[in-house]
Amino acid sequence: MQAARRIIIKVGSSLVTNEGRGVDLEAVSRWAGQIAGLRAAGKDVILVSSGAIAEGMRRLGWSQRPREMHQLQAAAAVGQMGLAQAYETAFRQRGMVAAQVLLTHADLADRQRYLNARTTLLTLLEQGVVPVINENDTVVTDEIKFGDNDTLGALVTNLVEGDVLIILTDQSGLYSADPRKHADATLIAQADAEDATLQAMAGGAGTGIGTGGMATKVTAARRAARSGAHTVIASGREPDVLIRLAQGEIVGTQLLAGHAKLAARKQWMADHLQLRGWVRVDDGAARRLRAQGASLLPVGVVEVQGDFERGDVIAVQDSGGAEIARGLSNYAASQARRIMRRPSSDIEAILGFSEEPELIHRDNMVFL
Ligand SMILES: Nc1ncnc2c1ncn2[C@@H]1O[C@H](COP(=O)(O)OP(=O)(O)O)[C@@H](O)[C@H]1O
Ligand SMILES: N[C@@H](CCC(=O)OP(=O)(O)O)C(=O)O
Repeated sequence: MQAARRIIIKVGSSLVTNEGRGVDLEAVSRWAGQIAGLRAAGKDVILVSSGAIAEGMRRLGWSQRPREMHQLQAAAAVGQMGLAQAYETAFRQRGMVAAQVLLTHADLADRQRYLNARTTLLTLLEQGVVPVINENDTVVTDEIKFGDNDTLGALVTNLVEGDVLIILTDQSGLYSADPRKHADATLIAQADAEDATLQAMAGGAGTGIGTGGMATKVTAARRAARSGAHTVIASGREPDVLIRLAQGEIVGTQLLAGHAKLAARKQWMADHLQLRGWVRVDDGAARRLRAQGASLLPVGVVEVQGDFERGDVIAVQDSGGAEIARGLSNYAASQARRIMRRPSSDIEAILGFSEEPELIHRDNMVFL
């Protein structure tokens, strides 16, 4: 934790809304204060906050969580206003700027939107802004719904290559069984995130407010581990929990990633993505890619094949046709053909806009 540079913090509905009684402004203010401390210590922080549906239900005077999707969506639309307002106020009081980002599963499954979401989040972090993310409940349907924000937290961790995912909930961590039902359950202090026995310990949601329970948190930890991130599950009511964690104190449950970051990312690229085209590069570019793992600039590209879009995976070949790398292209094939062999400073003049100076950024590239 002390070494973690980029931290994703997920807070659950029951915490945020004080068990459904309405946004807990004091809790939000406490977290904002702690996040200000983390930022001051040089860490990037992204917050994933649930609570829109619970807050919306309160504002609409509904005492029971509706089953109908459109009613849940309507409640979320109402409640998201309350959430945004609470975070905006809490961060502003500490001289910080917050940003609202609403995402769906489809956004991260689509390569182009994936890249856009990634670039936006990284830009916000660079600007010192704290992104506050929730699922875009208004537009999701059953099939594409994240279902729970624990999953969203893990996907965001993968997306921005977070070092640690902290899941704050209403229990002190993962217990050997649901402590609401088993008084003798014991807290798991540390485990391998991919330990298959964890799933059997984790039950469903404990209140009518939250949705995933521990089961989705354990799955989220496994997902986060795939890109090399560790997960902590801890109580959001524990005083100074974020600061103490960042200082290296053991609080709650630590679910550790076994993979190194790069290996996991390579595996992800290799396993999940289809090749949509390739580019051939000159000898200078091939050398820089091989020796330094550098980004690929359009100036080093001599040929573009295939019909790919921005965000598609393409191969990079040397002059002899040997594959050097694969990665996500920042430009469509037709655009790449126009900017190849040209310096990045010319991109805007040629295309009328400039996404990024690189054709493929090194972070989005797997070297073979
Ligand atoms: N093994 C377990 N250890 C701790 N909590 C568990 C376990 N199994 C199930 N739970 C339940 O999970 C709940 C937390 O999940 P949930 O209600 O979805 O919260 P959140 O809104 O924070 O996502 C706890 O209140 C607890 O009752
Ligand atoms: N987008 C929903 C998230 C629901 C959800 O996953 O809740 P939780 O299990 O408390 O994290 C909302 O804001 O109400």
